[in-house]
Amino acid sequence: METLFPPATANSSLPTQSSPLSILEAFIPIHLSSLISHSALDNAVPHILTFLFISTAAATGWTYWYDQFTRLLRLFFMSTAEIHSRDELYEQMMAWIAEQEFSTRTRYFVATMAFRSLFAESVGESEEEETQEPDAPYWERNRRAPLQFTPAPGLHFFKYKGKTVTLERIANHWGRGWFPQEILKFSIMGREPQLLKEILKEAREKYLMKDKSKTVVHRPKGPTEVGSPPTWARCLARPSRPLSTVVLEQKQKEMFVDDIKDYLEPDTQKWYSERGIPYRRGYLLHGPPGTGKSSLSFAAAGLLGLKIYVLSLASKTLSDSGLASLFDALPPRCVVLLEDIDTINIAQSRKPVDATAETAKKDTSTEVDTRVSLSGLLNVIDGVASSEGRVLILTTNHPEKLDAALIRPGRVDMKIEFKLAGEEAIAGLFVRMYKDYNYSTAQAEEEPPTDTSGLLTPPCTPTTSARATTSPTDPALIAERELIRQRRRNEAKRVAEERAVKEKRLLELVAKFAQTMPQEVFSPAEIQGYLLQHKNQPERAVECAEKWVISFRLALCVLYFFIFFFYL
Ligand SMILES: Nc1ncnc2c1ncn2[C@@H]1O[C@H](COP(=O)(O)OP(=O)(O)OP(=O)(O)O)[C@@H](O)[C@H]1O
Repeated sequence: METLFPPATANSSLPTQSSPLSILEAFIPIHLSSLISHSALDNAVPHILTFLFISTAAATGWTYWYDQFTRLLRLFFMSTAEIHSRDELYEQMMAWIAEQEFSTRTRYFVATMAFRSLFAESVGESEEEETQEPDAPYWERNRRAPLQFTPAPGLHFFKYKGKTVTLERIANHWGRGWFPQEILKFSIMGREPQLLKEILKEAREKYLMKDKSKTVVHRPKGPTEVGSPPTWARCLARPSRPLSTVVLEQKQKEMFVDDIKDYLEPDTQKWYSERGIPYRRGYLLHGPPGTGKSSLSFAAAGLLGLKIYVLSLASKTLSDSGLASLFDALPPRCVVLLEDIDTINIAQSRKPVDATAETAKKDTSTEVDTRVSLSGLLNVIDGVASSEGRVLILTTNHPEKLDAALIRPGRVDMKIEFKLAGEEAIAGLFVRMYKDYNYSTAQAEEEPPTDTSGLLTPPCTPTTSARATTSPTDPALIAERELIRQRRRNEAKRVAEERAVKEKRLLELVAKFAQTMPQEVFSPAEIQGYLLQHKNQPERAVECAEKWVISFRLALCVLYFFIFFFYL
């Protein structure tokens, strides 16, 4: 019987090792010889190989010449602005692009959570949360978080002030750095780049206007690629906290803010350099937890219009090199808030070995295995990246644990102690919480009553209404106006009286509350927590204060009791 595909040994015309078919088979993982007749294949293979070779060469040549052509076109006939994703401007440009009409029209786009929330370290800290109702459940807030659309990587065209602009979005671009990044290229025809600068300026201004009267907070973001250094991520922009809401001795607050203001004055840097003093300023805020150290830092940053970069040295993922790269990436003028600098390794690393061991024994419960060393921290405080108007604020709950080198003058220029709430602080917290209580009454005075009759329209206002053209000597009109004026006077008087009564009542309640609360036992954060339980009920807050103090003390006794038995 004749076999359709005879064995290899039976036919001398089968492809040998070097035949075109065997070469083709090396590229195509199918045993072609078993499928196609040998003579036909032998004839076709050289053509197929030639075709593959030519098409590959053509594709490579096209890419090369296209690149050369566009490069030359850009060089001689176009103006181009390039923005790299590691630059702060990239974020601003992307926000601007997302708002443009062409972004909504494009059919191939990248969908993300609203652009600023992309940079949030966690959903819980996203900017959108700030603008949403705080009481809404988590899933509801997530559901309402806006999406944003930007054109996908590739070439896009749009019109700006009547001119065609090309936007090229290049993803995963390997430049000179170690890690790929995204690049945006804006190009226009012509050798005058003014229009591109206008686009950049507009995007920047729009973006920054959103931050007006807000404090922009940055926190470190873990490396996006393995081995890459951590970077700063914009977490949120919250309305600036008025300094008056931080309960602290007025003198201390003023001293702190005035010192920073003076440091940031344009002439100060020159003054420092003329005297050979490193231009930097450090502050140490110390005291028990929840006494307002971070709050004061945020309020000062908001008041001075500076961005704040918050970093906890207790982070286990932070190393000396990570800390150095974070400091390298800081903008020239900003506030850097370093929290928890009493972390064991940092605080004790310069102390004698046995003393360290002794302390470590005592503090085993609170020990944190941080990878930032004291020398690493001192390097960044003193290093090149530390200059240029940066305000360094260190906070700690245990100033006694700090190495003297860390807080010597030159590194720490001012120390502010925060204490548990005394009488004044307790009263201040109460007033802050309830000063606007029944605000609607006070508002009535500021807003004049609605002019339903139209009689309050200023006489000079051009109007065609019959009333306005009526002669002011009309006795009926005069009487009516007088009546309205009288009503307004009465209303203002009533509101003022009501306000006086309210203020008196508030003062009574404040005095009662301050008497009930023990002095310097609770932190402002604890008192605030209690008052929040009675958000709109000042009377109730005063009534229940005593019970709360007793239950708090009872809970504390129980805790000590258990600790005592545990150690026995
Ligand atoms: N002095 C204060 N004046 C007004 N509010 C305060 C004060 N202290 C604490 N609070 C309130 O308590 C909360 C915690 O305050 P904050 O984070 O500033 O304390 P902290 O001293 O930095 O705490 P920690 O040492 O634990 O970091 C905030 O909501 C803040 O409003």
